[in-house]
Amino acid sequence: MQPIHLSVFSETARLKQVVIHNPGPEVDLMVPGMMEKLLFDDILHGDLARYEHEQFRKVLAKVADEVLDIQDLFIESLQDQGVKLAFIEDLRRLVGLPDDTCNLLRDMAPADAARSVIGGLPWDDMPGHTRWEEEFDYRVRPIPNLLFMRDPASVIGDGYSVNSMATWAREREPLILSYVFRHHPRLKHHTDQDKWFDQVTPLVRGEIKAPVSLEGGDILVLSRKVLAVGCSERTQADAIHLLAESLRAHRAENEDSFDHLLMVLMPKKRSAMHLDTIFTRTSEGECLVYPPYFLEGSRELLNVTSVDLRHPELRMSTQPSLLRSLKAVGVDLQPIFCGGKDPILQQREQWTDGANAFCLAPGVIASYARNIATGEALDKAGYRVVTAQQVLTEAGLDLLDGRKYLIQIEAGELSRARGGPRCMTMPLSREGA
Ligand SMILES: NC(=O)NCCC[C@H](N)C(=O)O
Repeated sequence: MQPIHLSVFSETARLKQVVIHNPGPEVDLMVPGMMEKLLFDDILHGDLARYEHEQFRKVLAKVADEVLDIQDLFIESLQDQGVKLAFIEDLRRLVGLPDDTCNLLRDMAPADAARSVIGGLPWDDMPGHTRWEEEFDYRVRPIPNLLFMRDPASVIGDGYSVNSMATWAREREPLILSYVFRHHPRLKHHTDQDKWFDQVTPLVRGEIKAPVSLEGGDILVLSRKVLAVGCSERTQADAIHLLAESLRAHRAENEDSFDHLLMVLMPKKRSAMHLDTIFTRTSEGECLVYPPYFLEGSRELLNVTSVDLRHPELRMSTQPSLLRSLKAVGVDLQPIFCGGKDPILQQREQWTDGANAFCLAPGVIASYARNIATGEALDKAGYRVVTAQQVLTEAGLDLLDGRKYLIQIEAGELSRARGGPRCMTMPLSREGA
């Protein structure tokens, strides 16, 4: 197995390795009564969601060297019996599983154990799925949001962070990611030295009681030197300070590392749950934005705390706008408006992840087809608009021919889970370093 070297110094450089997760039984089990607690805005038609996701995977595979599923990486990590037992013990500590459930998991083959941890394990005597309605009474409860691979861990430069989630629904996901980064045969050469943030390990060891939350949708690597991190409904300022301190310490030993962390002070609300739901990079010179938060003169303009990582102590200053702060550190971006110029369409399309594009290569982005006005704005900005079907069937359509492309992904089902194309991906490596 070829080792994978973590390397994400850009939001746009051509993808080499990327991790996703095709939604499994965990989404089929959801009943309306548990939707809200599980952070979905509707119940999904599982097969349709899988079809849409598979189409997305195939589009990614047109450009990326490898598209990996976290479930496969997890199974491969659990092949070592010692690792499997340690994982089950840590899961028990994290969520308090009873002994007989731990014994069941211990006796399972790695693939079944991984499937049960992700897809859920019902009680033997459970009549259908009725108990979800009341208590969420599963032997091992499913984790349907793993589909949004962006959030539980992040590759930042040549290291990574095991994130810690703000909500009960997602608290188990980072433990899986922590095991994959530490034990997968292709990743385990990366040591704790390469880990910028991890609250899960100290939590299961009993070293901390209340982790601070940091979610990957809030972390954007905007250049070799500049990170933007949303201080949002999901990511706390204390967590960003820990991350900044860790990157500062690394920077002190390695001048090549990040110089600036721009903390974007976001409204604490679901429509803008992560920075990547209101701002994503689309090319070297452009970004997609939800205009009210980024245009100077707007009443809702977001402030930024700029953290300078180049000194023995963190230096901070507050500035009025992300686009202006970015320009000051050498990242000059032209905004393209999610929803175009109409304020109603801006709100509607931001809600359905119009601002959440994912870059496969510079100027080559995937976005949800339903966001028509956003598509028109990108068209005007010179993006050639193509459907996922076209990408998969038209011989001669070369996404890497140097033109800009907007690839429209069918997402009638996926968008009901309240996340977009960037949310569904965790790049491990992009071209260049
Ligand atoms: N980066 C993202 O914005 N991820 C989307 C996460 C959606 C998921 N249902 C959640 O609420 O956590």
